[in-house]
Amino acid sequence: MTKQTIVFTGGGSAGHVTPNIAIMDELGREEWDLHYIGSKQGIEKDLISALEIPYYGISSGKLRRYLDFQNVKDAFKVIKGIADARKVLKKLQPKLVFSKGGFVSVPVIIAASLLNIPIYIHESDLTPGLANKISQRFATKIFTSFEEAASHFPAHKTTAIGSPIRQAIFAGDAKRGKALLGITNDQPILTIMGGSLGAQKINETIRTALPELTARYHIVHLCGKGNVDETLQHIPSYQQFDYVNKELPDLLAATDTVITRGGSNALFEFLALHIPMLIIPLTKQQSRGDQLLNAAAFTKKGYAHTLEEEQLTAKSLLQALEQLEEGRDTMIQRLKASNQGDALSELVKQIQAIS
Ligand SMILES: CC(=O)N[C@H]1[C@@H](OP(=O)(O)OP(=O)(O)OC[C@H]2O[C@@H](n3ccc(=O)[nH]c3=O)[C@H](O)[C@@H]2O)O[C@H](CO)[C@@H](O)[C@@H]1O
Repeated sequence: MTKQTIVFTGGGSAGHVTPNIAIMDELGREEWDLHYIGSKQGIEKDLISALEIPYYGISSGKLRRYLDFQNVKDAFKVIKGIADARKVLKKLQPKLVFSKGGFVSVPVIIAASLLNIPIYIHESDLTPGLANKISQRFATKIFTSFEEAASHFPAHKTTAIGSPIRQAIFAGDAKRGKALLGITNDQPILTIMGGSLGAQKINETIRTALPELTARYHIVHLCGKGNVDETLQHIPSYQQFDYVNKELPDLLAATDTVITRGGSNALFEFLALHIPMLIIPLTKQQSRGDQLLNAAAFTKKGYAHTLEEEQLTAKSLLQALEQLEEGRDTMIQRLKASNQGDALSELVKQIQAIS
């Protein structure tokens, strides 16, 4: 059987890469020639190169909504990126380009469109990011994680399919997770995931509240690259990791409660695993407001509580956690009652249908 070629793109943060990895894993390397186009130095480069999937770094500029000198410089980078991507795509002749968004995806989509290559895009957030807003007109099909997001795209080519979650997330084992952490007691585990890029204010607040937190929980703090504080390594019931990869499923299986940013992929993973969550979304100034909307949607459905970063102090954090634990059983019932379907298999079917 001849293999089909597919090119994935997306980057800038893990949220624009991990769903691609989930899909690539499902498609398999026996039937598909998998390739990835990303930026020259984004997180996608490390994540994809570790999988030994051919990676092509292209020139990419940040997309801005306002005009300034940097904007002109970035426009040139995007134009160069289109030329870079065109060269790669012309050589590979893929059946499909699949994009998870992020600014690096735009030149790839434009190049694919110029070469008449079918394009699928997937939007993880409640409202589209700038990259997918630009890309949607070139897309053959558009998929969204949130049902509410579909209305932002042309109805005839859009499906609210859900969030493609990597299979490995469901294969976690609580015993293995506890063994990994060296825990032998029954203390509940609170995992803090500050988004793939970390979260300085959350990290600081957690560390300030450590005496109270460790009295109640065993703390697993995923604090982002470069944010491990060696001076705190000796504190009992407190463990820090910058970023975990293959250990994540076991750690989550052992986790009782999470504190998280409002990145969509993490939220849907916790939903699928039925873990009660306290969301501290990025503010409008830090992001484009997408995390506030993701958090509000999850909170409205009873899957989470939200604590806004402007209100975040050690005291408000402890209060918010207490409230969350009081309503824990109801929240778990809501999480369990939510039937998200199997977006990963559905997406894979849609891709296979093109071959
Ligand atoms: C700063 C920024 O622009 N954030 C955006 C980015 O999220 P960002 O990449 O920060 O976060 P997401 O929650 O969407 O994705 C993080 C992914 O990384 C994984 N993970 C995380 C930590 C770790 O130690 N190990 C690990 O594997 C998570 O399981 C998840 O699959 O894309 C999301 C989806 O478009 C958006 O909602 C966010 O607003």
